Amino acid sequence: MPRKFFVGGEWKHNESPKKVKKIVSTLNEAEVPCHDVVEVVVGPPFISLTLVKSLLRSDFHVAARNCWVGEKAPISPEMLVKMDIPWVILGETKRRAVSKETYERVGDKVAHALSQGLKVIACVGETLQQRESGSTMSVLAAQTKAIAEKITNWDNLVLAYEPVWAIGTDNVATPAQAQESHYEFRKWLSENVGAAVAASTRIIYGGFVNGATCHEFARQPDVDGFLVGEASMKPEFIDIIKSATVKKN
Ligand SMILES: O=C(CO)COP(=O)(O)O
Repeated sequence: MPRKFFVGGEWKHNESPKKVKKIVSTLNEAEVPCHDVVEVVVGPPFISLTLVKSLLRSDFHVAARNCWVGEKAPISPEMLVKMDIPWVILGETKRRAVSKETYERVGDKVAHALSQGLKVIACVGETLQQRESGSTMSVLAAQTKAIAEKITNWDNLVLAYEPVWAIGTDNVATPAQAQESHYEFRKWLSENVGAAVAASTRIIYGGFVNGATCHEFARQPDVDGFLVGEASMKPEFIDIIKSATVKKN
């Protein structure tokens, strides 16, 4: 089965309710390819999660941006499920860096969230230092192995490759660099998890994609969509969603 294009928006910072409503109304009014062509998920900060959920069009979905392991956790998957929040983003670069989340901790969270019925966007990616020392693939492998060891069903998991060095910086990766990493990553999945999982799991790209660059990235055969930061709060997010049609052409 072909991998459906996936566009995630990770709203970087909290906005006033007025601004949130404006972003949502831009999304709600947009004409975008149908749900069979592209799946759209937006991840506002927690404080706006219920507001966005209540206003957002029904063909787009919302994601929480983190949850913990265990029913008694401050924000548990169980709680998100009760709130009818279908997705969670885990392993965000900032959480790995600032909150010192280990690979194992992210793996535990992913496994627990999936077991409770959430769909998960799991972020992986290397720092500039790791890239320059030639360890990109070994970092992606270690981060993904910590997840793979704890799950058996990959249906509800999307992998987001976020090269840390290309997030919110001027060090933009080229589409060819993104393709190379996605290709190697899929190959690793095939050899270490299984050919079927490698063929069906969406690997989306997150590294300063915007309305001007999205088409070229979308053309890359192993890029199955995007996890977008800053541009996801701007009207150009619509162009990024529409870049799904590149795959169809
Ligand atoms: O953080 C990102 C994806 O998760 C990307 O952020 P930017 O698109 O702002 O670089």
